[in-house]
Amino acid sequence: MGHVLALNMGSSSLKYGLYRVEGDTCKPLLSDQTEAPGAGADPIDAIVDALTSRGLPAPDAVGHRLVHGGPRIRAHARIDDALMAHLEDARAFAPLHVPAAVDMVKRARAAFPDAPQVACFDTAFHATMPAVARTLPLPADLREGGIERYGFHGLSYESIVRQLGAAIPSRVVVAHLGNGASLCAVRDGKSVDTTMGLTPTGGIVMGTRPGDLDPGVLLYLMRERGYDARRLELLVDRESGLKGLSGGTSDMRQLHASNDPAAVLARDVFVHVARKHVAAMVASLGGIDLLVFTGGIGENDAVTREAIVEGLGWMGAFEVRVMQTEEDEQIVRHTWHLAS
Ligand SMILES: Nc1ncnc2c1ncn2[C@@H]1O[C@H](COP(=O)(O)OP(=O)(O)O)[C@@H](O)[C@H]1O
Ligand SMILES: CC(=O)OP(=O)(O)O
Ligand SMILES: [Mg+2]
Repeated sequence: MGHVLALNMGSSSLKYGLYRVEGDTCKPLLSDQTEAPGAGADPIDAIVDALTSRGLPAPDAVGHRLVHGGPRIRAHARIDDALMAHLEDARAFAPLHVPAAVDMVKRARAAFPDAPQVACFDTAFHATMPAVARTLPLPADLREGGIERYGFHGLSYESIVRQLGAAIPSRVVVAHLGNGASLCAVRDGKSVDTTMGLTPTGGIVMGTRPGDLDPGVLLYLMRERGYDARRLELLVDRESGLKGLSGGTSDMRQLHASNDPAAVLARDVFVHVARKHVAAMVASLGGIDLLVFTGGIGENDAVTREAIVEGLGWMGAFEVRVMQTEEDEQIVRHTWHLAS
């Protein structure tokens, strides 16, 4: 038996929880979230205060969600100085997520020096993708440099596969629809295709990210509008998607509450693109037995779910389920396994 602290740094929020692990069960003793902290803030202090004020024990191990491990790290692992160096290299692959998470690892190592720390990678679940799904159509020297489809939300997909257990059907499409959103084609419990690519900016429409764009759009902006890398990054990580379309919020609840034409267009484009990519995942699987919705929108927004499914009747009969993502429990299980 032991206590594990899970730290899940998303694009817009820091989720954290202290869990008691005993055998295969992990029970939350504290589970909370804050807005993603700005530069210089120390969320670890607040977490330590939250633990001590509730009389909860210090963690025996700390697990971190790392969105990207770069080309060389594709499996969950104990954190040591060598792994920290690889994580520094991975920053550029997911600038919206990795720098903040690496800072978190450093602060947690300082705050809990005796607790082993484990990095859990969103890319790990997708290590099983075949070459045709992984390969981006670029010249060999670039592909050899690690430019390929990695895929993300792997901890969420792992948690769905774990919950489905031995009864998991052969052909499952999982739609993780949160602030970040992606789809995964799961055959016999393993990832065989996914919508995100080299970075979590690609794929379907998200809260503030556009998903797949014609690469010519970026060239056009560079050539004709003088955009440089920093300006493009701001555009594709923070100003696009639902936020860019609506001209205001990225929050799906607020979009439903509005009948402003821009908000309606944002919802409609989200549904259209998600539905189109479900069909792409079905093509990669050669059919579908089960469609799972998860993530903040997937779990709570019946209107969006029904709109996506409504246009898929031509695919024939398949089951649709809503399941809770258990990213944090997944971090805890890996951390306890690798630390003990
Ligand atoms: N009841 C609801 N109806 C519609 N959308 C919802 C509802 N609850 C949450 N959401 C949406 O879920 C999204 C956040 O998803 P979540 O998975 O919590 O985000 P994150 O990727 O930051 O973890 C937001 O767009 C939010 O508006
Ligand atoms: C990978 C990703 O997009 O993560 P999040 O949904 O937490 O932003
Ligand atoms: Mg998320």
